[in-house]
Amino acid sequence: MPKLILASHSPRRKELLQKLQIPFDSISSNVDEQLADNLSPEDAVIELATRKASIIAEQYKEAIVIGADTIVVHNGTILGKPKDRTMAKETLESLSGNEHSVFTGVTVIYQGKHQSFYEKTDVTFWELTSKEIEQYLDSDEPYDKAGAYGIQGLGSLFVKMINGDYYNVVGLPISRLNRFLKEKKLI
Ligand SMILES: Cc1cn([C@H]2C[C@H](O)[C@@H](COP(=O)(O)OP(=O)(O)OP(=O)(O)O)O2)c(=O)[nH]c1=O
Repeated sequence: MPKLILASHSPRRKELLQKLQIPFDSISSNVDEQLADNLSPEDAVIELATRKASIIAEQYKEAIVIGADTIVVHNGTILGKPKDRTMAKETLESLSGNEHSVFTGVTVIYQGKHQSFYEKTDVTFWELTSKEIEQYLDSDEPYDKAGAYGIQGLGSLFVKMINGDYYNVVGLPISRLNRFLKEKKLI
């Protein structure tokens, strides 16, 4: 079997990919995450997942390379990782008491061929108090995560309801990816 590479520095994605029980390397790529304004969420996550996978695939031409990207979408606005505390606060205030969608795009590159899919999960937050938000902003959790929260951590306390794959919110829709790789006879 060709070498499997996860084009990511995310410890969460690494942990999830380990569920396949196949050896892989995880190699991070620095990509420009700037997007054109008019992209749909689906196209945006696939575009970024493809950029991440492409950089690594150019260096490891024999490998199967997997890239992923996660965004939060609320009221038609794409919310990536917050740049600072103010932005994280604004994001959490907008998500409070509302439903948003989490999109993760995945691109797999093998022998120059790009294949992608995306998964969407809807998440509803309880109404959050300003104290809850401020306490959360004091932790280091919001700052490296799309939508300024981590469902797997203290952010779990904000979640009233979820519809879709939980692991898609954490950053890698592992059950869909497993099926996808098997269907394409890549694993
Ligand atoms: C909504 C949400 C996001 N996230 C994370 C998943 C992603 O790692 C991150 C979004 O940023 P991404 O740009 O998708 O990924 P990344 O920079 O962390 O890693 P990579 O090296 O693969 O580019 O937000 C959670 O961990 N929990 C959550 O509940």
